[in-house]
Amino acid sequence: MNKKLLILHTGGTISMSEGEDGKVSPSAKNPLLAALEKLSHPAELYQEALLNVPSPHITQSHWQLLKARIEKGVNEQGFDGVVITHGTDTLEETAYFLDLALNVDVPVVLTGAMRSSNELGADGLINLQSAILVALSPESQGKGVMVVMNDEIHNAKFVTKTHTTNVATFQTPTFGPCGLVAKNRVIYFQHLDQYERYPIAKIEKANVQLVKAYVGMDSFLLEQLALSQCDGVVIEALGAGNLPPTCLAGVAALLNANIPVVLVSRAFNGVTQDVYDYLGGGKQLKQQGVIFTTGLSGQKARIKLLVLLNQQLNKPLADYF
Ligand SMILES: NC(=O)C[C@H](N)C(=O)O
Repeated sequence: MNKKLLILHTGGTISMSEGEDGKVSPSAKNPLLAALEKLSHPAELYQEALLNVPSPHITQSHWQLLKARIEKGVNEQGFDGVVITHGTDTLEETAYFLDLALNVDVPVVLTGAMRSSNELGADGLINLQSAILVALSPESQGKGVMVVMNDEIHNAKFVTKTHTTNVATFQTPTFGPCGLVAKNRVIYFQHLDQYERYPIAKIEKANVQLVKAYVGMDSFLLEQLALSQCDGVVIEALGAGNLPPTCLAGVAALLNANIPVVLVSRAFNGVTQDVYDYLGGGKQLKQQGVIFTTGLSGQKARIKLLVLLNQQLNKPLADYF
């Protein structure tokens, strides 16, 4: 019996058109709705234009809407997999939130396009076809949420947009894609061994801020955040996890205000390590109580902190990173 796939459109360039004037804007009617019959696949497809927004407009409320619709589709309506079309600017964030928060056990795949539906070399339909094949593949079971773009399969946790316009924009730094779509074959090469899920009910603590470190950074911004009583702060630190001494008063102000400080590297390859023992070095930051992460980008660490702050933890926050 053919599998049933739920396809949820949210907008983005994949659903946009280029006008005579070269401007790309949302289409009144999503062109994907009519395009689906052009694709070849052994499945029953049910599609829904859940949203039609550029992905810079995506909010945490949209994430909750998507989560609820997917869980209803899978756990009540019996869909065997879900494909989501989404703008690429924030696609990696939606994918990771769903990876951490979804309560379903079927493949969920996000895809998008770097060229709009009527542009020369439009990549939307081939990406959608690949995403459908990945969602249908039995080997996609138990791999969490994935991103399929440009014939590559990436885990939601580490994939990131690396190029403003190129169709090969989505990459996984440090260890590459987990698989490929070769014409109509889905081939996996590696499996993420740290899959995690948190049954988040709703997002109440949402004030998690993200700050990037730079030469000579002072404590102003961090001290303002400490005064603001935000729920958490992620810092994109220098190198393996170090900060200028001039911002350490700000770090201390946050920690003294019991605001969790999570540290990633602004370098997009590799992992943070508390190895340097000098003023502002990672060794001293970790001793102060800064939480180090393993390979997450700033935007992904922010999402993980957000999810963790909105549930009952049974061990110290640092142990979850
Ligand atoms: N390629 C894209 O989809 C980019 C677009 N600005 C969006 O994220 O909605």
